Amino acid sequence: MTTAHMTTAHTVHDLRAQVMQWKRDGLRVAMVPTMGALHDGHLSLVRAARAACDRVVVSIFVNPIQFDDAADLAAYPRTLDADAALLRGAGVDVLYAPSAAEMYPPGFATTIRVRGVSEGLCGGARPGHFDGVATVVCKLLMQALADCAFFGEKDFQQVHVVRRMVTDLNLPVEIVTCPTRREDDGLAMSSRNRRLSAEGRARARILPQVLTQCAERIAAGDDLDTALQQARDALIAAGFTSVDYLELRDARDLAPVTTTPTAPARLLAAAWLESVRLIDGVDVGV
Ligand SMILES: Nc1ncnc2c1ncn2[C@@H]1O[C@H](COP(=O)(O)OP(=O)(O)OP(=O)(O)O)[C@@H](O)[C@H]1O
Ligand SMILES: CC(C)(CO)[C@@H](O)C(=O)[O-]
Ligand code: BAL
Repeated sequence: MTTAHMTTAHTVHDLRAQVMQWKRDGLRVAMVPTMGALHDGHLSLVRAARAACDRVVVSIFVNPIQFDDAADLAAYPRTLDADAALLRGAGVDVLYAPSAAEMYPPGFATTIRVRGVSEGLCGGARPGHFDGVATVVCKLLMQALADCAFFGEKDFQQVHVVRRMVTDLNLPVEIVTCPTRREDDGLAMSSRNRRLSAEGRARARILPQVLTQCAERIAAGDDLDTALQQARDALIAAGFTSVDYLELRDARDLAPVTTTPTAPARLLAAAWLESVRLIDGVDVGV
């Protein structure tokens, strides 16, 4: 696929001018919001976007207001040149890379808060995180005015927050979700994986293994609290330093599930390994 024509927009004005032109031409436009340091998980979203739409915009913006931890923000990998090359190769039409000043000019004073689905899980462990996510995703969706936007199920709670916001605010965009892309050993692809040492990286595969085994036990009707606690213990025994959460939630609305599920459920976890916070989730069959 020749894709020499990817352009980069740094301003809302330039992005909108391009998207408006496409829409006047009757083209269907997709957006894929990211924070860069791209891997095949991101590219799987791009592939889905290309299959569904005529033109694809990928945004790269490390959104400061969704980080509750300054060290995490400072350590977040920034690899714009390599990212641009990957996106060009993947057939992306526009890379949207706004500056922090473009997104949050002096005087910026608005926060989008989605109650309910943003509470607990990552929202409990990272105070303010989903206010930052909802605010920036709302801005990105309104800036691009694309027809559809693509998000990964790895960030399962984020998908719920975004869907709730889009419904509540009547944003004219279709939200599409894509399954979690994994490394050969099962670890969910994540830009944070590259912060692990070789030993930590080898150990990290325990997280999806533990989740998969726990999900099988739950589906088989084992006692839920025992299965969850043994999964948390297994992570600590394997060298994870702490577990922010390992919980079973209703896959449709994230309501806590306290007995063997009778409706689609998702086992969700966030755990720390070598100062890196890994998240993952798997479906629990009913
Ligand atoms: N392994 C994956 N499979 C599918 N989608 C993914 C995967 N990893 C990230 N995504 C999706 O890509 C989009 C951008 O995510 P983001 O830039 O935060 O990447 P990331 O690798 O999740 O980074 P990190 O977890 O370190 O913040 C989100 O919609 C996210 O859910
Ligand atoms: C959706 C997002 C790009 C908003 O900054 C981010 O939370 C992410 O990369 O998942
Ligand atoms: N993938 C979610 C972005 C974050 O961790 O802040």
